Amino acid sequence: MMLLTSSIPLDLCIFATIAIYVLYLYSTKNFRYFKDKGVPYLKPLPLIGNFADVALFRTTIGEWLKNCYDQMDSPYFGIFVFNKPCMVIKSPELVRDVLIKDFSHFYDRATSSPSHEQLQEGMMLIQKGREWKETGEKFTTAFTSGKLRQMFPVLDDYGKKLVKFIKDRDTNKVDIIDNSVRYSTDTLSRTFVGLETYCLEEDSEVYWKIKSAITPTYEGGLRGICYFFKLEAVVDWLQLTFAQRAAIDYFAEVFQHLVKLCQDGNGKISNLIDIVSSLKSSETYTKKFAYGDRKAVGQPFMFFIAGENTIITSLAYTLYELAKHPQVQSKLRAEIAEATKDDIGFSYEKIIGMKYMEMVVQEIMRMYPPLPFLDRECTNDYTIRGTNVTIQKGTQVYVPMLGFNYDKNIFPEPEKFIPERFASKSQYNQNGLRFFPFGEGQRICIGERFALLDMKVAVAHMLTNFELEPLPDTPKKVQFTPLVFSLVPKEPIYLMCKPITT
Ligand code: HEM
Repeated sequence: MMLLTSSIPLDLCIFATIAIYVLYLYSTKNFRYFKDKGVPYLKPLPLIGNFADVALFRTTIGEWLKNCYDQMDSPYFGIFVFNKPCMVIKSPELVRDVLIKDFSHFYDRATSSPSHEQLQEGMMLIQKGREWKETGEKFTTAFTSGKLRQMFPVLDDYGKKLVKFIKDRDTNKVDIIDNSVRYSTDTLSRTFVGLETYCLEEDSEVYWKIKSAITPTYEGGLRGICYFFKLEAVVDWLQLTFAQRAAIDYFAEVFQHLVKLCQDGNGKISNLIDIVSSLKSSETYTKKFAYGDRKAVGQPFMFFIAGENTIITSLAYTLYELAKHPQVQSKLRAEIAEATKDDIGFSYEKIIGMKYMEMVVQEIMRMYPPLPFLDRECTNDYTIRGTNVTIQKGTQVYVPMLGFNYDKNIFPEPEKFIPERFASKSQYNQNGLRFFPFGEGQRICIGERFALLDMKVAVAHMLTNFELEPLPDTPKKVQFTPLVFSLVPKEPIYLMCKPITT
């Protein structure tokens, strides 16, 4: 059947040309957005905008935003995620305004918040507006100094178990990521949900669940991209969940069971489960936000998954850099030995009081920030201070943390591991924000102090018991997998852990 001309191939050519042209128009329809506003921007390509490297899994989100940061010289600039205009901020003053001073314009994350999985509707990371605020208020009580002090003996115990686990195996070649998985799973589960997961004893069921949940996959990579860049059509169409579906189902069941035990009068179970249980009994809270059983355990799941991904890599990179820098390692070991010379082991105060340890950990947070970018959504039109540029309500705003962390004007010789640069951390955040590995303002990471404590306990035990050394196949520089939104190594990292005999 001929439609336009007497030739079928010619008709097909015409339709194909029209289709391509319509697609071209659609994909470029917003490309004048920043030009019209007088905002500098990165030149986009039809169909993909500036997003090719991320969408094609050529680089991680953090490294891509760092590249954008490096290319642009202005305090803020525009980028296109496909055809969607988004803002990136580069000036430390503007970062402070967005995260802290003018928070009332940016209280939501840009992250997608679909309603096809009840459990994740309960997660603070994704929640918006008042609901986020209420959840935060309830759960911050889980992280007070008093609670951390109470948790300390448990963490200390797992520090010893980590050492034993390594000593009982081949210390000549230790998979440092795997051991961090075991340590962080055991510590997080015990302290937050009251569950013993035995990962530092055997390849337990939970160990395999977590291993599978954090193994980089294309599906996982797609989830990260779609959630953090709010590609809601894809999230809804593929019914994508924020974390691996199997992990959500497994832990939802376990946590719901724990809440039930608690409600059935079995007394206190743990920090978080007790909170969930009390919330579920509180009429006002439940009615207002309709917390069903599954949504109620969203927050414990969130803590678990947020803690896992971040602590595993931070701990592993700390041990890796210490192995590569024997002088730093010796200096830190000396500080640890000094703190324990009274022969009564570690305590919360001793760990918190280790100044060089703090510098080492902060330098790791600079080099390997587990969440290497921040995302916000503009919740009310916002005019950038001292300009007539308005960020419109609904615009996604990104803070390229990795760009700041590797900016040689802020951190000279940024590729080098130099803990001493954190002798005074506050210098970086004068007149603006330049270093904020846990975010800043009201949406700052709720688990910061726990995460630092957890990591430091493990490092203290590791250095007391082992000399860490790189192996011939230990990477000189870690490459990150683009299949995960945080900075996860592409390859396993092995170290030699030589037992120290006293
Ligand atoms: C080294 C470890 C960690 C790092 C570097 C880290 C970093 C971050 C960052 C950058 C954010 C976003 C903050 C913002 O947007 O301003 C965040 C949010 C969050 N983190 Fe962490 N995190 C770590 C560990 C943990 C742990 C152990 C937990 C819980 C046990 C946790 C729970 C959360 C939660 C619930 C949020 C969302 C807060 C909100 O939306 O109000 N994180 N984290």
